[in-house]
Amino acid sequence: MLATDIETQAVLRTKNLHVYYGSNLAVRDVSLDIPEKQVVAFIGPSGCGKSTVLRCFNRMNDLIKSARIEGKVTYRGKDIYATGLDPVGLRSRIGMVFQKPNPFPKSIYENIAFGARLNGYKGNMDELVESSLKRAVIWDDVKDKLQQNGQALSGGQQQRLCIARAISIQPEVLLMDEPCAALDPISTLKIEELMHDLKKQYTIVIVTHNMQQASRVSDYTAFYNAEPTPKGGKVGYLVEYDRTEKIFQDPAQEATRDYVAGRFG
Ligand SMILES: Nc1ncnc2c1ncn2[C@@H]1O[C@H](COP(=O)(O)OP(=O)(O)OP(=O)(O)O)[C@@H](O)[C@H]1O
Repeated sequence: MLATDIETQAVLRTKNLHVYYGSNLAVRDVSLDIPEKQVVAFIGPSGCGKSTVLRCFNRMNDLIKSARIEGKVTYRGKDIYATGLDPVGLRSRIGMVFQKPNPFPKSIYENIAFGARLNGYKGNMDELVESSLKRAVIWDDVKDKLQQNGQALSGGQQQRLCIARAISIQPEVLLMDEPCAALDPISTLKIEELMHDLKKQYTIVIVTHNMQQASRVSDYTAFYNAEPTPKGGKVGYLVEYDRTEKIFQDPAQEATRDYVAGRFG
């Protein structure tokens, strides 16, 4: 389902997207629009293709040799799979945060500065480091130990450092693949609060298994499910996509109602 108000402000759009790993169709026929400066949550049972679709938005699936797509993915109206498009440039506009915090084995300062330098940043590096860490609400925790190794921070702090690193190169979109899965409840709440702030500036797509998190942080929710294939595999598909209140309080599909009520998955 595509609400018309979503279509008009779409930053990212998939049209009849199919994704294969080798000869296996993992997810079929996904058409959805990601609206600007909103948080969109992808929910659904394990293996229904949420991460697979997410990774298409910045061509992270290119790093998986067997992955291949059919259909279209556009960013600001441009086909991101067009020949000649530079995926590295694309990823500087559409950043990603992963399930397991993955700071570089470098100082906190260098975790920000390294990527910025690679991206050709020529401004004042101290200012960039400070402003990125402030925006990711971790400055107060680390301002006195910027030369300490980023991997020595707590899991929640590492994840905020990774968010700071992602936003330091000024992307427009942040893709988050279960960013709180490895975190304790307090760190999770901090990341959720941070997402509320970040959406003033960024468009966010988050994969989450946590229903409460989806209902707390997102404006729109896409519910995916999977069905068995004759060969004994599973193929994922988009069941329903709408405003989060609608998905959680009055979904159009029975399967959505059952899933958000915790009756399967
Ligand atoms: N690198 C890969 N190589 C081969 N198959 C893959 C690969 N990654 C995912 N798949 C398959 O694609 C399907 C969708 O997986 P995906 O990880 O996108 O689902 P998901 O909904 O994000 O699952 P989860 O909630 O468990 O993370 C699954 O059947 C999975 O086995």
